[in-house]
Formats: sequence, C-alpha cells, structure tokens
Amino acid sequence: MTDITTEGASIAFDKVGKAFTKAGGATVNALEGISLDVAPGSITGIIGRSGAGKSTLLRMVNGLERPTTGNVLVGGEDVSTAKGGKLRAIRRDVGMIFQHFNLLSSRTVAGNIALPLEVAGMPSAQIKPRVADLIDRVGLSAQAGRYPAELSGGQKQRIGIARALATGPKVLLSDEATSALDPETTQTVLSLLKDINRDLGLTILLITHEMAVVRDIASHVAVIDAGQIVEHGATYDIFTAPQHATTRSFLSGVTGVTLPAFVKERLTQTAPATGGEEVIRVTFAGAHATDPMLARLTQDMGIPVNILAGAVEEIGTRPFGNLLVSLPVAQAAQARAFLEQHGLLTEVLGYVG
Ligand SMILES: Nc1ncnc2c1ncn2[C@@H]1O[C@H](COP(=O)(O)OP(=O)(O)OP(=O)(O)O)[C@@H](O)[C@H]1O
Repeated sequence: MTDITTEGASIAFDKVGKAFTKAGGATVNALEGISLDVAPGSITGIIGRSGAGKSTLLRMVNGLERPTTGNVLVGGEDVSTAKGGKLRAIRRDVGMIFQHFNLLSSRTVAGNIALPLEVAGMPSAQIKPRVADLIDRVGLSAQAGRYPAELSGGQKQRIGIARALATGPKVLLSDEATSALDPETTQTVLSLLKDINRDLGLTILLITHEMAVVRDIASHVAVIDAGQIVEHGATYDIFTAPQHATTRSFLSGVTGVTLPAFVKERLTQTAPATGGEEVIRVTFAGAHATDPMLARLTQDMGIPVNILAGAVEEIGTRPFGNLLVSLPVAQAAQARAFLEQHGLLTEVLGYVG
C-alpha cells in the first residue's frame, strides 16, 4: 500500500461576517462576528437550525464563499483574500463531503475517486495505485468497478470520503454528510471518519443539525444561532453544562431526555400556590455519573423523587447522565442544594400542579 498520510491544519475564523444582497436589494446578515479557532487534528461540529448560517461558514473554509468582513485562515493562510494559484493550493488542502454525495453517475467508484487526481494532473500510472489504496481504506474494494446507482447511500458516502481524501488534504469539511442516511449507516460512516481522523491526523469540520452526531464524533462544538456563535467549547462540557437556550433545545432532542407529553402539557413557569411538584433536569458528569444520588435524596433526606425520563450516555469514554425528575415544591430547593453540593448540575424546567 502506498502511504496516504497527512496532518491536520488549523482553521481560524477571525471576526467573520457575511451579508448577502437578495433580489430587490434587501440585505441578509447571514453571519456576524464569528470568531472560532479549530485546532489541528480535532473534529469540530458546528450545529445550528436551518438558516443559521452553517453552510455559509463551512463554504468559507475552501473559498466557495468570501466573508464580507473578517478573515478565514487555514493553516495560517488567508483563504478570504487568496486568488489564483494560492487559492488553488489552499483548496487542495481542503476536501469536502456532501449530504447528497455529489458523485458522477457516469463514472465507476474508481473513476469518481480518480477525478480530483486527474484534475490535479497526476500521471495515470500513479493514479491507479493511489485510487486502489483509497478504495481499500473506505472498504469498497469489491465495488471498485460498479456505478453509484448500484450502491447504497452508505457506500456512496464512502466514495465521497475517498474522493475527498484523494489529494491528501489537511482539512475535511463535512456538509451534513450523514443526514440522508439511516441511523445504522450513519454510525458506520461516523466511525470511518473517526478512523480517518485518528490515522491521518487531518482536521475535520462538520456541520449538522443533530446533536447525536456531535456527541458521537466531535471533540469540540460550536452552536450557531441566527448567524452568531452562541456557545462553543469541548463537547463534553457543552453536553454536561449547556449555557444557552438554543444549546439546551438541541440537547433536549437527544434520545432519552425529553419530558413525557403528559408532563410537558401541564408544565407551568410559576409554582402553584400550594403543593405541586418542581420539574428539574439533573446532569451527572465525570466521576459523579454513576453515583446513586437520587436514592440518597430519598433515603437520607426523605424527599420522594419521581423519575420522568433519563439516559446515561458517553462522550468518548466519559459517561454522563441526564435525568428529568419531579419532587415536591416545598422540598425542591433543599434537594437541589444537596445535589449541587455533590457535584451534580440542576436546572429548573417548570412546575406541575
Ligand atoms: N447566495 C445567497 N443569497 C442570499 N441569501 C443567502 C445566500 N446563501 C445563504 N443565504 C441566506 O443566509 C442565511 C444562512 O444560510 P445558510 O445556508 O448558511 O444556513 P444553514 O444553517 O446552512 O441552513 P440549512 O441547514 O438549511 O442548510 C439564510 O438566511 C439564507 O437564506
């Protein structure tokens, strides 16, 4: 096997803004004041709702979009002002994969992967072994001569990944690469991306609207809302102690931590005049993830706790748990203080009468 090695480049967004002028002359501020440093060799997720500005941000990294204000640097080189040969050189360092794969239907698996090498002017004697290596890396050796229409979505995305790696990039951009795939195939594609990141050391920047994708692959995450980064940091920290309402709302979509409908419908933001239950989210992180704190709340302090929903999950190999519970309003402050003293995080979600 020839050596397909690379190393990751840093990506830096420095006070980036982007305004689009729509037909009719109105201006849309798609991005405002974006500053973000992506470490070489990291996998960073950018999560946001539809229209938040994710694609615009991603497309700036390979110069498909230029910022209106600020700069974007890849490995210290300014993409935002690069032109001609310099821009082409930066683009060779940045591969990209897409939600709908963007493959040529008239070319075989091998032909699709060879394309960027042909465009780069590599002699065909060198292209052949290089393509064979790439096909092997993504596990498609048996399908090399087949056409995209004959392959599954997961296999098509593997071709997309091999094609993106062909020129030995230092950065891989992923534009919702698993959004069109079923959950099982999503997992196989995410683990391929993790292997590639580990083996080749290249930096991966991905955009997604699914927190589960961030949890399963990203070491770092930035949450983007209406063109601004509202929160960013290590994935574990963001999952265990989210600060912004948008982040919390994305997290509530991750399996196991949504309120059951019968509670959600009755939830109020003010406590009932008498009685009632306070509904809280309890987050267990790190060393406390497996402590039996709720049992102690009942046994030691005599506070009855209703478990409404919950899950223990892992980020990397670090466990964290999220539980939604209700307990009597009269004892809730005492219970929260007890849990906080023992290193758990609590958040009041509302009240039920
Ligand atoms: N070429 C363009 N001309 C005008 N407006 C644009 C253009 N490209 C993007 N926009 C606007 O910029 C904003 C951000 O769009 P962008 O595609 O980056 O969001 P997104 O988070 O990637 O959304 P989605 O997840 O739906 O793809 C939107 O309001 C969009 O309508």
